[in-house]
Amino acid sequence: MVKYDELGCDFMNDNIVVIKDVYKEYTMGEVKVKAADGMNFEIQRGEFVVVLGPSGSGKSTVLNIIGGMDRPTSGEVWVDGKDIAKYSDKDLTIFRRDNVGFVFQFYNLIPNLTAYENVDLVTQVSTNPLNVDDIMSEVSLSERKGNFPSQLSGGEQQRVAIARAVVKNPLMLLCDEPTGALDYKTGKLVLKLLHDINRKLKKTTIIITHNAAVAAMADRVIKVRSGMVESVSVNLSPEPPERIEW
Ligand SMILES: Nc1ncnc2c1ncn2[C@@H]1O[C@H](COP(=O)(O)OP(=O)(O)OP(=O)(O)O)[C@@H](O)[C@H]1O
Repeated sequence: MVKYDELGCDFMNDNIVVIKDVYKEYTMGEVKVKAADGMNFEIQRGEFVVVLGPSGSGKSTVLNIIGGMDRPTSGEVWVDGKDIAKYSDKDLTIFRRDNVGFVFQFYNLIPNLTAYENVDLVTQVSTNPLNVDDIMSEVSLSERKGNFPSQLSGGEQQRVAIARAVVKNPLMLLCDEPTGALDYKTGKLVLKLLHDINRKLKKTTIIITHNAAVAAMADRVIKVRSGMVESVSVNLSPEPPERIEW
């Protein structure tokens, strides 16, 4: 791994995300929590990025800010050349709809729709969706597309959730602990799927995890601690997901 500082800023020639002096403070009664305490980093277009850090370090906070689900208290949040920190609520809704595919630890599928229908639903509110059958095949669920979520395993449900995030043809995929509820083997398959999609469809992908071993497959690793960026490393020869053990 090469430390970002050692590469110098010239390396950053195609940034899709630039986080500049981002602070996020939550007030709970008398107590103020600094969830982001002056974060700075960049992400290049097409990268597979892993955000690592202990519980409560601000990982979800910064991912939600990049995805337009939350706003910083102060700072700049450049996504694809626009500072979304300045967006109105309405602009942020359109930004999320058109640009961001979210994958969470829990799949949040609609229980009374089939796998296919859960994915297809998104295409009805997307400006430039991909073909649903192609994406169901991409996540190896063509045979199970008529099943309801309760008739699918956890790994299969997460694959539906990934298909739902991808089918809208977003600018980037944001994944918050996507393997958190899965066993080792299934978790690895889901990571491999996300990595394959990143490489094949060239979707910038940002994954939050507690699992430091996952860093080996990333192009860029952002370590977060106490609301601050502890380090950024660029990995010029990432490991294939199937070679990663933990
Ligand atoms: N809506 C909120 N209101 C108040 N405090 C919050 C809120 N969201 C997050 N926090 C606090 O901000 C800090 C950072 O939280 P965040 O969820 O970003 O951490 P995290 O690194 O993603 O943690 P985990 O790995 O446990 O999910 C924590 O102290 C958390 O309690």
